[in-house]
Amino acid sequence: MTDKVKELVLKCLQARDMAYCPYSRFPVGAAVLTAEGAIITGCNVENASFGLTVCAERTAIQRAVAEGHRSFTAIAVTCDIKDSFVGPCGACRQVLMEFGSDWMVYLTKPDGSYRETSLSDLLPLAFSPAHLSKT
Ligand SMILES: O=c1ccn([C@H]2C[C@H](O)[C@@H](CO)O2)c(=O)[nH]1
Ligand SMILES: [Zn+2]
Repeated sequence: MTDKVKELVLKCLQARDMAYCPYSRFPVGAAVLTAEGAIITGCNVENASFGLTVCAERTAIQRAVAEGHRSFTAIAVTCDIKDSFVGPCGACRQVLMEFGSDWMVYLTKPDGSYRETSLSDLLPLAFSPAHLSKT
């Protein structure tokens, strides 16, 4: 693995430790890699009004955008499940798609092993911002 992917994977594992998930007890960590090489992390943040919960992936991307980043190349995501590679939820896939289909996605297990996939594989035939200007 490249050093940058190694770092991204490590950062998503560290971010998972920050999860605020008293209701589900299901911590998730995410780390996005910007085109400039910066890494921004996120964790899930739950709420007593359950529907207000924000996933780790969206926390990371919203932080990144708020810090001035709009161009991304990869995201690494992890949770506590040891025996399978777990993908982002559908809502998060759509939110990532807002910033292009050209993302690498690293589904990471707690031991740091990962499976490489892409956003276009995870969200085929996606609705994207470009469609808004086609009518
Ligand atoms: O892609 C996902 C799916 C779920 N969760 C969080 C939301 C909730 O806090 C917990 C259980 O669904 O996991 C994420 O952070 N990312
Ligand atoms: Zn999600």
